[in-house]
Amino acid sequence: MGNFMAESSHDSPVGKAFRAAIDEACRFVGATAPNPSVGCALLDESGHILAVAAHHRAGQLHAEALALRQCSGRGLTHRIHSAVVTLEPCNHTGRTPPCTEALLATPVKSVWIGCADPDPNVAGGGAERLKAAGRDVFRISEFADVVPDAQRIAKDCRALIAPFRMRCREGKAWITVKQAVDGRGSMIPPVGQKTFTSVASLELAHRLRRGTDAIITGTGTIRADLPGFDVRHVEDHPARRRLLMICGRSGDLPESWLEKAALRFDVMWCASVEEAPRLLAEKGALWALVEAGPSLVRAMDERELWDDWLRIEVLPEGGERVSVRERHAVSPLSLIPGIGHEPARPALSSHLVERV
Ligand SMILES: NC(=O)C1=CN([C@@H]2O[C@H](COP(=O)(O)OP(=O)(O)OC[C@H]3O[C@@H](n4cnc5c(N)ncnc54)[C@H](OP(=O)(O)O)[C@@H]3O)[C@@H](O)[C@H]2O)C=CC1
Ligand SMILES: Nc1c(N[C@@H]2O[C@H](COP(=O)(O)O)[C@@H](O)[C@H]2O)[nH]c(=O)[nH]c1=O
Repeated sequence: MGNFMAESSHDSPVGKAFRAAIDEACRFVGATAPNPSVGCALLDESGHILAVAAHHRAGQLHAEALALRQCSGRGLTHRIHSAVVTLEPCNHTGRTPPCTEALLATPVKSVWIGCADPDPNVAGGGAERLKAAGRDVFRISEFADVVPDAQRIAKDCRALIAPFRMRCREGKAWITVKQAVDGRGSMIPPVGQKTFTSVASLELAHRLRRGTDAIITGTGTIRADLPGFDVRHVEDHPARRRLLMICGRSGDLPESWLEKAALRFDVMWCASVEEAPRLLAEKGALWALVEAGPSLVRAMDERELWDDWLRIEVLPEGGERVSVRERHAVSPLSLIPGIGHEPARPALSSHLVERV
């Protein structure tokens, strides 16, 4: 293991490397579908980070391959001693060659894994392959005694792939409902407005748009708002084309709006919202954001068609409360700055953020 086991988590090279790999992977959440966001850091024998990289987009290099390329570009390959990866390295040839073999072509001695590949039939088996080739393989969750925030790290790594895991295992997209509510408990904006939440909350909403692969809305919202659904308050991934699922049966939406939407989105119709998670997964979406009015949101709640629910509530006394309901042990929402923890990662306490 080398001397990677420091006394405190902040001094632990493995802990630091995982943090760097997770932060890098977070930058690409919303850009990689149908692949998951993955980060990798390569370390030398003394635990010094040689390279940090993430998977940017499906069809491009995996995180390990990009980190290895950075190392070789700087003439550092011979110094690679350990690799830290948020997800078990793939062991199959897809659009890119197996990361296990790329790692095995270096002097790497140990590989630290944040979480197992949820798709054992396709890309899994990476840990076994590395072990069979004589490398040490460590799972960070098993090192809570030496890396004190190991459980937090493992949870973040699972959160990074939660939507990918759901698609692999259940054939469904991860569904996040975002609901803004005014001081009287209404979702309907004042006449002439589309939104009523603060700039900070709009930024949060747009970070969610950035991180997700699809928007689900209803015909009522389109008629009322002619929404743009684009990412404006924060910088979007370059050239990112998302899905826009319109739930409803009435096809009489303004033609000009539909034409404009089609420039930016792949538009899909859905007559029965129960089908939405499966239809979106079939189209390659991992994570979808619901931006719909009370009718569709209620229908989704009654059918339990959501995985987490973000409520932005304008308080009658002023200020806002942002709260999250979760159905699962981990949620990709915990990685979105302003909801979970910021990139600098102060201690994460609860999933309730109050901005009053
Ligand atoms: N505060 C907030 O967070 C938000 C507020 N809004 C506001 O909401 C208002 C619009 O509300 P609303 O009319 O309820 O709009 P919705 O977005 O909920 O759309 C309603 C339509 O959704 C379709 N629908 C409902 N249930 C299902 C189902 N089970 N399967 C498939 N389709 C279904 C129906 O379409 P059809 O009739 O065609 O069959 C229905 O008319 C606007 O004022 C808008 O500004 C909108 C988004 C977010
Ligand atoms: N009212 C409301 C939201 N409403 C959502 O935002 C859509 C408008 O998006 P755009 O046209 O891109 O600005 C609107 O149709 C609805 O889906 N969102 C929020 O963060 N806060 C709010 O108060």
